Amino acid sequence: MAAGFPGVRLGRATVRWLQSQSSSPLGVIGCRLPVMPGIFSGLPSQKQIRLVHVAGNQSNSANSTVLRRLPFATVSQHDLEFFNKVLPGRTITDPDLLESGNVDWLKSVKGSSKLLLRPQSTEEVSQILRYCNERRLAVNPQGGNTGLVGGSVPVFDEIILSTALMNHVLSFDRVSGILTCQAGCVLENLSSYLEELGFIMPLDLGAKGSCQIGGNVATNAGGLRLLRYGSLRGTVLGLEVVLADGKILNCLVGLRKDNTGYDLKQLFIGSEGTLGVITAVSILCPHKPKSVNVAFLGCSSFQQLLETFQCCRGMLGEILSAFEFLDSSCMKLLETHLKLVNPITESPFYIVIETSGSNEAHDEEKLHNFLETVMSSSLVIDGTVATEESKIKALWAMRERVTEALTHDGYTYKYDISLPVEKIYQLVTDMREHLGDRAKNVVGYGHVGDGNLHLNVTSPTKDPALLAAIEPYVYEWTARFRGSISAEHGLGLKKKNYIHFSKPPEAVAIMGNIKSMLDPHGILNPYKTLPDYLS
Ligand SMILES: O=C(O)CC[C@@H](O)C(=O)O
Ligand SMILES: [Zn+2]
Repeated sequence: MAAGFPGVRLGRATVRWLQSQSSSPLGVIGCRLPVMPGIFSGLPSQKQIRLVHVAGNQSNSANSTVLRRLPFATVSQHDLEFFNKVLPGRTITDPDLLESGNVDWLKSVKGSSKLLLRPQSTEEVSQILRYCNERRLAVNPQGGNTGLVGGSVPVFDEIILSTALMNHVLSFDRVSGILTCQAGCVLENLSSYLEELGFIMPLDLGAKGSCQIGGNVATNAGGLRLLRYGSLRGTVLGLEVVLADGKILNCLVGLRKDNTGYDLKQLFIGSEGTLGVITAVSILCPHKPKSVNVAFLGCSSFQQLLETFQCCRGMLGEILSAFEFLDSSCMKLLETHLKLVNPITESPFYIVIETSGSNEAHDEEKLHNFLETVMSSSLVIDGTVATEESKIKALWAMRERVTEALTHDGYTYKYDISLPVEKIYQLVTDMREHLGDRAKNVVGYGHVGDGNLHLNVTSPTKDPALLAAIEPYVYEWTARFRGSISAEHGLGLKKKNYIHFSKPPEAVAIMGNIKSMLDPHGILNPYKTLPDYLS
């Protein structure tokens, strides 16, 4: 047991504590996150990445394929003059300023764009795209650049269209809880804005300090609150999108119900900027919960973790807002690389449970009863509960900073898999066995409540032989159980050629047709999402 951690231990002491503290204000959620830096400085110089690891369309095996630049036009002096006129002072060609937009957060892919445009309005985005479409200039829409699949940076010399300056809240309706804002609003800023008004955003991510709502919607980001508030496909009520030819599609309605025709906004949610540039979003925001508790628990097996989950759903019901896990290998990385202290006894698995409700006494009683049950039935070995904001933050860090810890462990191969929940950890065990000592670490963590595993494999350096051992094994394994090879991160550049493992050819063909219809010249985020033969 780690001494001095500022949580509250479970067992009898917890019972006493919960009774005696029932009137004390509990911590609030919404400002607990370590911020993933979205912008890097001092990056090591890297060659333009032309070799990407993708599966050959025929073989499905991991191999290095040269991705060829499609025959788009290149930016001319005349083009620069046009953009300078439309965006005076916001047409960036300085290589130092372009550096961060060309490299992804993981520093795993790098483009060589020579031009970064920073529009402030939908009209400006429309003028840019109309021009680029006529000139056949490729465009890479970019939000906070926190994506993990190489979808947010150019591959070659695509023009980077940054939404960073489109960062205004347009309206907020306190009766309906509908927020309408520009695409470049940073998620954390929206959260702070709403919290002042007694509301929260329906999504929360480790990258909240850098990621932008437009990028969140374009990638259909999931995150930590999905279990409670559902996916963006439900909470996004309306979108404004600029199409490849510059046409503005204003579907920015704020209606809970709207069955008039096809729900076009759904096409753009999760399309990774390949069908249009999202410029504004209407989103339904829940009331800020009055009472928040976080429990950090240890289990001795994944089976016990699953039983704890079942019990948790039954006993906490409507107040359960997150059920996340990490394995002991993740814990070791947190301890080694980030010097975090495990707040409880060393265990094979750790769970983060969050409750959010409107009645402190009621929530505490429910949580207490649940904890008593799982402790007394030995489903849980040890645990701690936090209610104050700083302590809640510290417990959440154990889950949210795993991604950051992994970046210090070497080159990381990342997989974001949806499976029937009882299967999720078997993939980690099988992968460990399959790779033997070829990998440095094979770790599993993620969103149990959503059946979403983050499987990460580290290696001291980039290792093509290791990659060939992981892929397509990981995708075949996933397909065997009818899982998804991209639960919440998207396909981007890195996963696009594996789409067939999760979608039938008929579905992929329809996606290709939709792309051709909306972006006939293929200028929007080329080389992403759809397999090579449809680019
Ligand atoms: O780094 C990853 O693999 C997962 C990142 C993110 O989706 C998370 O849930 O922490
Ligand atoms: Zn995740």
